[in-house]
Amino acid sequence: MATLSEAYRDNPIDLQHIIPLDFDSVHELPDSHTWSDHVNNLYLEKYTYLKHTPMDEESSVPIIDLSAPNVVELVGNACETWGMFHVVNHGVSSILVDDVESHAQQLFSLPTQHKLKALRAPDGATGYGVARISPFFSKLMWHEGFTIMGSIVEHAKELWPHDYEDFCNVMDNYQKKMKSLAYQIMLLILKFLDITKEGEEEMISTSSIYECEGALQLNSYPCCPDPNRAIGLAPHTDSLLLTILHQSETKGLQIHRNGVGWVAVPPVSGALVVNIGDLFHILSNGRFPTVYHRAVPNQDAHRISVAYFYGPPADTIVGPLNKLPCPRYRSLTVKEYISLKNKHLENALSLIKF
Ligand SMILES: O=C(O)CCC(=O)C(=O)O
Ligand SMILES: [Fe+2]
Repeated sequence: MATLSEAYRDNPIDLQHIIPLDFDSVHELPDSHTWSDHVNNLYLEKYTYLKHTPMDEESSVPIIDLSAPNVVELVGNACETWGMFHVVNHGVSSILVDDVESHAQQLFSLPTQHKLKALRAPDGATGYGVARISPFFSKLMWHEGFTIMGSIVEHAKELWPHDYEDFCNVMDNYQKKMKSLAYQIMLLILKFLDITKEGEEEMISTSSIYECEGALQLNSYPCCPDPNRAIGLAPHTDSLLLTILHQSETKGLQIHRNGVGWVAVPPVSGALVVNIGDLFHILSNGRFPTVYHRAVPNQDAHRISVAYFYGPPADTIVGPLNKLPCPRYRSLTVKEYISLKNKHLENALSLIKF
């Protein structure tokens, strides 16, 4: 995917922020992964960070049937109030989803030295490594990932020299399904905002959003000896338009709700989780919140999740849709926004605010 790979090429990171921990060899939480020092706590406090037991809330992330007659309204309302929803009846076969999960499981079960053969290059996009947001934190996360952007044949060959095709085919197939599901959901959201592809006044700045591409992120959170002092994936927002997440049966995803704190988003059988990313927040002129979320590790269960990030080509200009009055954000290219995010993480949005 041009957008992200280009931005990553321009912002190489050093190996210490690429190589994951050898999880098989540690039986206690190492200091490098213990999130309880002063600096991190200051940052974490505002998110009641280490309280892994989220507060109860009356309502929870809505579950939306994509075949419901009022699906536009359901999706739009969920985007406004939660910035996140589950979808069922999404048309992606559970066999394929299970297949992706089991291939991810197979990858992360390889011995560490073997996985390192497919390590992401410092200026690369695809491959095995720690989370992209890692350099922003002084502690490391209880997480290992495998990013897929464009062809993964070379990396897959490193992992399974004689048997790489199956992995590549499953991931390709899943990405195709995700791409069309993401497109379908994007159209529903645009319809809610009263934007149609034919709407002339919108075509100039946003026509490329009809040519979005995606990237796939396989996440692994091994069993953690001390989950209350560790974090799987630190709080962040996703940068692109929207994300479609499959989480295995193991809990771990949480979102931050203003005035409430961290709320668990437990897996719903057969459902995929959709969340708004920064770019849709900008397009909607702030009407849809971009969701702060994090993942926490478990003591007794290894968790896998698969995130599909969907966004427009690098040179697309994004800004609040023309129809929406009083723009709160300045327009910029997707590439420019990704670079800002790579440098400033959560402050990127405030830097483009009027
Ligand atoms: O593992 C999860 O539930 C969240 C993953 C995630 O937020 C991401 O990959 O951006
Ligand atoms: Fe995320």
